Amino acid sequence: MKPSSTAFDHRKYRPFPPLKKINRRWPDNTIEQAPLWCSVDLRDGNQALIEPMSVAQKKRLFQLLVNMGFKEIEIGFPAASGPDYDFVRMLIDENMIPDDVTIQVLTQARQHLITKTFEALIGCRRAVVHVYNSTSKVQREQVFQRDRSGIIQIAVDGARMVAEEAKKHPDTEWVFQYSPESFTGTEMDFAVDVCNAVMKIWQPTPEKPVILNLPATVEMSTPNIFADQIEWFLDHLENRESAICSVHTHNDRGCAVAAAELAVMAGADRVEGTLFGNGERTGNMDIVTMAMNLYSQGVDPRLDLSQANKIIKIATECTDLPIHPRHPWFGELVYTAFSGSHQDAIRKCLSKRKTEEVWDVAYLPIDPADIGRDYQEVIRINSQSGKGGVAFVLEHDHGLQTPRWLQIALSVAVQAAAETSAKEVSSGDIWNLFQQQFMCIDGQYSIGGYRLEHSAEGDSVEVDVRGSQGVISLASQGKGPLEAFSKGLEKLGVRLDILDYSEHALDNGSDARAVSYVHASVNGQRYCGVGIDQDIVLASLKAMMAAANQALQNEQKVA
Ligand SMILES: CC(=O)SCCNC(=O)CCNC(=O)[C@H](O)C(C)(C)COP(=O)(O)OP(=O)(O)OC[C@H]1O[C@@H](n2cnc3c(N)ncnc32)[C@H](O)[C@@H]1OP(=O)(O)O
Ligand SMILES: CC(C)C(=O)C(=O)O
Repeated sequence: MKPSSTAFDHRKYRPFPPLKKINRRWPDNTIEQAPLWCSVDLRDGNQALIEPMSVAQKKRLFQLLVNMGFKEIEIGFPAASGPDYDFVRMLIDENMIPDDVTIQVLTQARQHLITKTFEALIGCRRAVVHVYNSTSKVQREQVFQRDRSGIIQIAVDGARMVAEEAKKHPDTEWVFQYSPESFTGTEMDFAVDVCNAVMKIWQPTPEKPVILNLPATVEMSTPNIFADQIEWFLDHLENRESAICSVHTHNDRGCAVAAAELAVMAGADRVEGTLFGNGERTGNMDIVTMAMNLYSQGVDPRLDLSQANKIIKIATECTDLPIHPRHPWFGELVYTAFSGSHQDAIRKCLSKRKTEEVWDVAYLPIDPADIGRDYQEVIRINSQSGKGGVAFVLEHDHGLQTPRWLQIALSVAVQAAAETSAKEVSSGDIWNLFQQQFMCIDGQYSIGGYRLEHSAEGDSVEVDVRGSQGVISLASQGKGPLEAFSKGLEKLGVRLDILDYSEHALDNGSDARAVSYVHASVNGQRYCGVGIDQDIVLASLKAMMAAANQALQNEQKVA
């Protein structure tokens, strides 16, 4: 297609060259256990904020990460800024790092930065020192202006500096991590050469491995190509068993989670990322999403994500970044169905579900209760909704198991309200509408009380009906109290024939209330009436009165 502007011109770009890979195995793998997680919220996340976090904010987020179960947390770039340095010191000096948690810090491969990094870590029980340099073609040629051997030299020098500084502080248990930054833009044979060279300096063993972190610093290809890169890299790395393979994906193409997942299938052991994907440009890999993806497949994510709202609150307050309401798993609206057919399916699945069963509910990939969400949020009503959704709200919030004919009538009324307001119809609005229309609480007549006598011939009922002229007693006989009352209603000019009827208890216990639903033909038109009372007969009489009142109201309107 011819571009409509000279600036927007796809011919400026080239497709990412796929790896010529003949021995591709990863597509047949599945993820059966969670990778080792490393949160980089306090470093990569922090370096991407308009206003980096204060020490107090970092402390709050660190505590959240610890409580969620992270065992490795990259806490900053201590040689870069005062707050980053002070934060490391505070965690160490105030003994805030739990024994099973290891902090990680980042540094460039430059002597003064490395020296300062180790100085920041004095007194730390165990730490990962993470050193990086850029290895991609564009960085080599245009930023560093070095050839391949020159770039290897930066990496090797950095690795040596790190090892030498570590020797000066033998009381700390050191773990070394190297990142060939811009790995995705690096030729794979060269990425392997750089990492082999770094490993030769560090001399890891399977018992004391190093971490090789392969970043999609910029996401440049589809995730399958990234997985090919990881598998190829690991197939060609010397001394693979002495390296923990970590990945650190970014989200430029919106596939950071997919890339990390496929990378784990391709052999990665460890995944770096941030809560909700905060990070440079479009962000880092979102650990919440990847962990919940595992959880929803029956795999223990080894992170506690049960308190979604608390996690969101702390993360957003510390980063000052909002969470999109449709954010995977944790967004405010992700367990909410507005559309009628979804609501109907959810309601039917939930009502059939037995608690011990494996979760299998249409449109809900997990049980929202697992992350502290309420079923109330599952179904919300607007003009896209249907009778199933409205029935769910009434049942959930008021315990009403409405019969189908009433659901249809109520849904018409709610739909009209939604279309008129062009807004969401709240549970409170539905309840008001229900009481107004079907219980007819403002109707012309109300029932004050009744007296019932049974005899062999049938029932005699005397109902006190309150109207604008005072109380009228309607006495009549029939086969049961309802038939008797329908005859009594004739004295008010109402001919009422019951077409369908149902009832159920609303609450438990001796003072439980009952609800009666009456579908009736009143003066030739169909109406639904509802009555609620502790006395089931009175509930039914009220339901009939409600149907009659609706008919009288309509007749007055017509007149
Ligand atoms: C993909 C990533 O997220 S990587 C992490 C990036 N994070 C950050 O940069 C945040 C913290 N960084 C900083 O605050 C600063 O960059 C500092 C304090 C670390 C360094 O500051 P400065 O030395 O003033 O500047 P700057 O970062 O621009 O340094 C660039 C110089 O370092 C060199 N350099 C950059 N990265 C590296 C590296 N990883 N290893 C060795 N040298 C490096 C550059 O070639 C350049 O050299 P030159 O001065 O000879 O041209
Ligand atoms: C330092 C490295 C791991 C990094 O943050 C990146 O490449 O995105």
